[in-house]
Amino acid sequence: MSEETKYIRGELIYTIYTNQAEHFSIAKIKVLKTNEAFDEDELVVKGYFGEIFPGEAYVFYGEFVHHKKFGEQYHVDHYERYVPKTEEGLVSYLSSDLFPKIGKKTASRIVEALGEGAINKIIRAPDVLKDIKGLNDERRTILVERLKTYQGFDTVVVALQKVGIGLKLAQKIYQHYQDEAINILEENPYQYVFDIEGFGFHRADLIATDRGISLNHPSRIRAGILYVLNESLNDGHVFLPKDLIREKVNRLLEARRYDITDEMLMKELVEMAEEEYLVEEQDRIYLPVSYYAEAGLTTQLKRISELEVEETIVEADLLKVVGEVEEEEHLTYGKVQYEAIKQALMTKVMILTGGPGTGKTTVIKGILKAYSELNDVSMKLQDYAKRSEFPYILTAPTGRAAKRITESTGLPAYTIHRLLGWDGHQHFEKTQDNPLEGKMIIIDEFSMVDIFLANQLFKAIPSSMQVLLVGDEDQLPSVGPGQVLSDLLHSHQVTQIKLDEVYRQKEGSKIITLAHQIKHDELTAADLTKASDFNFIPCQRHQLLHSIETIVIRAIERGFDIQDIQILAPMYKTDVGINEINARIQSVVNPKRKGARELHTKDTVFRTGDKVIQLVNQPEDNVFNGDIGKITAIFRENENIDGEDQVIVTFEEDDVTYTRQDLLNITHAYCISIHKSQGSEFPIVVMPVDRAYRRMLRKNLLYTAMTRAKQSLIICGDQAAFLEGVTTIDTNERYTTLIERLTGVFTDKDYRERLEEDLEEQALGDEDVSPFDFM
Ligand SMILES: Nc1ncnc2c1ncn2[C@@H]1O[C@H](COP(=O)(O)OP(=O)(O)OP(=O)(O)O)[C@@H](O)[C@H]1O
Repeated sequence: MSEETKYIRGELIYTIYTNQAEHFSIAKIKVLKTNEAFDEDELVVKGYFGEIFPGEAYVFYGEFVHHKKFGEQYHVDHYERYVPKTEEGLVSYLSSDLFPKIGKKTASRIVEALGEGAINKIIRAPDVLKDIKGLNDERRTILVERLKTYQGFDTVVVALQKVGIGLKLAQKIYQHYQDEAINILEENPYQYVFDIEGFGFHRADLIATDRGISLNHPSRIRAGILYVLNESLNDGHVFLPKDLIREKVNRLLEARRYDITDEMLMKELVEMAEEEYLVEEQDRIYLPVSYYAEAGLTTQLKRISELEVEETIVEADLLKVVGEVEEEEHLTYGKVQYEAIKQALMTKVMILTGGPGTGKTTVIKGILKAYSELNDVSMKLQDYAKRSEFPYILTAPTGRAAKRITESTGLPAYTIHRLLGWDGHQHFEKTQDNPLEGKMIIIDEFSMVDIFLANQLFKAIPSSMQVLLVGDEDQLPSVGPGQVLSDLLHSHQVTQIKLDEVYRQKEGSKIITLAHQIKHDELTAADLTKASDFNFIPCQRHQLLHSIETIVIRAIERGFDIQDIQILAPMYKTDVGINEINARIQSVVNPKRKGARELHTKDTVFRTGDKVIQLVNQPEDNVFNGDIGKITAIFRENENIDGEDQVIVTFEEDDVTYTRQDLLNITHAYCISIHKSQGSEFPIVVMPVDRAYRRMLRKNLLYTAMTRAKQSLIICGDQAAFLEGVTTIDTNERYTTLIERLTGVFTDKDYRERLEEDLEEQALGDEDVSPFDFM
């Protein structure tokens, strides 16, 4: 015989604490009835609830926990509002003060018509009340609204629990759809996959099967197609070839097993294209966002390139100005460097590329000074009445990269998001109708800019502005879809100057030498000898954590701050992955000790003094993906007016407060991923290399990591794996069509007109879009 489910029925006396965002509450109840071994009159319950009201009765299911300070509490796993189960009980519930203007008579009619399940029926389809006598529109609305408030969350949670969805996920679902949650669950559970983070495709399959939705239903096929396309964005693709989609969708949906034929799949593909859920062009399938971002960028680039630079340059004047800069900077520009300065001044859109130490920054300085002298404009911000009159815009994808520009040029620089007035969601303040102001925009670290951001940025650049894109093509491509810099270079539609000669090398930098040897596939084991700024410490996997620890301790002993020492690794989850390294280094440099406060989450212990990294953009707090800070305080829930546990992180400019639920946005930063390190530089880089990272050990990844080091680079681990990695090209081709569009648009008139028509049509809906708008 199965054991009886334990419960406590009680009336809410008052709520002690509520976190509205999480629906988490702690409350005091009067115990009415229970089958738990508990015989006191009152009890504290805590858990995730919808809105709960004093005076109302609930049935709680859960278990007792003992709290050190507050004694016995009931940890609620799930609960339901206590609604009398009999028809009689229901009538008195509906005619109670909770539902104004509903008398006993009307309540009886409702229960008579709808039976014991009346409440659920009303919430799911309020129309069932239409024929009830004595209920005018106003009363009906009040009744439905109140029922939804009182019962909505509970009903949703109960329904979701029945299909195996826990309270936390149910709470997310309710927050997203409110009362629509159940309808969506019944009609198209696949919608959850797109809207709710952490809701997998297979979970939706289980629910669909439960609901009797067949697994070859068109909505499942459609969801599969969108899912595959959406996943492909994460792999950097702008589109997928039709055959590949077919293959991937078939695999995802287990097509053969569930009788999904090729015709069925193709039919949905065609219909989805007709309904504009996706774009089909020849044999390529795009999500509309990606298609219009790529097509949009092409049009914007063309628009800006079309106007020519008005001012002509007299070579003699330029030589004179460059000579002055050379004197100030104590150097002589190389031939290509000089050409770069000249071209940048004469060209509307130009790309300046080159590896580390080839003088990109030095050339930028030359361009700015020469432009200022030749056009007789000041480079000093204070000489302008309004900031918008300042002729230069300097920008980069990350805060750290922007800061580096300011350090080297002395001019203000912003992140691209900040420059465009991004609101943290989908809105950009700067657009084609409200463009940026200035004469010249310089965008550094352009290899990191994806197709979406590039499109937003170019939209906001006025036709008269000169554009200089600066980047290193050999770095990792953008995290988001596209490979804009590389495609622009290979399209040969934009003037480009490549700096090849390495100048920093002449100052004796082994790091730079190694980087260029990798770039030109010339690196051998003999090159990995120790130098003043470089060391390779061979070790085996079981020694790797110890080796990293020793390097870090030595650097600290030599006077370096832990913020200056950056460990970079490619993967999070192996036994020598980022997570393990972080735990190990934390235990050494910021161990548990008296006076250091801690906050424990599921997998992490955050401690005051910890070095942490921000994982998402949070513009409202002026903190962005990749920013590194330090935990400077931890407050307990009873120590602040918000009544929540709080972690304070100090970033360069700001203190940011994280509540428990925000802590997902940060993680330890003793070791960070190489991807996150793009656009940043660190005095000391420690780089473990091991075969455990095998599938990530690629030339561009290792090159990116090594070139982050300013003063010292220490690699430790498996030398053979390293040498193999630096010659392994990342063969994960990104599917993009920017080159074709650029070459097509610039030469093929029909194509161009068609595209422009397409764009015009799309223009209205083109603002503020994300891939999810098309789901
Ligand atoms: N023509 C030159 N003659 C002498 N030194 C030069 C010349 N060009 C650049 N340098 C020096 O080389 C070093 C690297 O230059 P710079 O910082 O401009 O390169 P970069 O390409 O921006 O490098 P990174 O991408 O690593 O920041 C600097 O110290 C700079 O002063």
